[in-house]
Amino acid sequence: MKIAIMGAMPEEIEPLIGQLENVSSSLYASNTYYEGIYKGKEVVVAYSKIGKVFAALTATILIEKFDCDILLFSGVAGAISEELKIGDLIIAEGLCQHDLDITAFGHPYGYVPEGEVCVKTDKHLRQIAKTVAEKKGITLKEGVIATGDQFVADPERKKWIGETFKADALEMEGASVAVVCDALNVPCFILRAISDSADMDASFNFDEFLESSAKVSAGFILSMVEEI
Ligand SMILES: Nc1ncnc2c(CN3C[C@H](CSc4cnccn4)[C@@H](O)C3)c[nH]c12
Repeated sequence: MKIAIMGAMPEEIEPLIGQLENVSSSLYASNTYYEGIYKGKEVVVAYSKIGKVFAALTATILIEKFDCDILLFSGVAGAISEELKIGDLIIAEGLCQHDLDITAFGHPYGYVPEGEVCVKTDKHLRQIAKTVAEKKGITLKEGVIATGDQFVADPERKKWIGETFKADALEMEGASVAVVCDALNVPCFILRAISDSADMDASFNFDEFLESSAKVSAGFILSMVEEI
C-alpha cells in the first residue's frame, strides 16, 4: 500500500516532510516528490502549486508515475458554513467546481456533459477519519467543499457559492484531485483546516493562520496514515 499525501502550497506539506524516514526527493514535471516512510508505511508527499490545473497534474503523477494506491489531501480552506471557525477541520464528502460554467447551454453550474456536479470521496477513508477524530476528541465536520481558480475574499461570491452548491468550505484544488482519483479508481480523501472566512478579511486571516491551520491538517493526516 503506497500512500500519496498532497498539498497545494509548500506550507501545507512542510509539517509532513520532517516526519518521514529515509526521505529521497525527485524532480518530475516541474514538481518535487518526496518519497519516505511514516510509521512503517510507504508515502509520497508533494505540493502541486496553486489551482486546479497544477493539482490535477500532481495527483495524476502521484498515481501514474509513483504508483500510489490512495491519495490523501491536506491543506487549508476558506469557511462558508458559520459553524466553521479558524483552525476547524472539515472533510469533503463531495466536491464541486464553482467556476465551471456552461449554463448558457442550460446546464447547472459546475456541470459538463459526462461529468457530475459533485464528485464523491472515499467512504472508507472518511470513516477512518471519524474514528481517529473520536479517539483524539477532535471535532470533524463533514460536508461539501467547492473548488475554483479564485482566492475568494468577497462575501457576495462566498454566499453565491454556498447557496449554489450547498458548500461548507471553499478552496482551489480539491475537486480536481477528486476527479483525477475518481477517473483512475484511486480512493481519495480531502481534509482541510480553516484559515479564513473567504470574506473582506480573508487575505489577512489567511496570511496569519496559514501555517498554524496547515499544521492542524497535516497532524491529522499523519494520524490517519497510522490507521490505514
Ligand atoms: N478564501 C479562500 N479562497 C480560495 N482558496 C482558499 C484556501 C485554500 N488554498 C490556499 C491558497 C490560496 S491562493 C494564495 C495565493 N498566494 C499566496 C497564498 N495563497 C490556494 O492553494 C487555495 C484558503 N482560503 C481560501
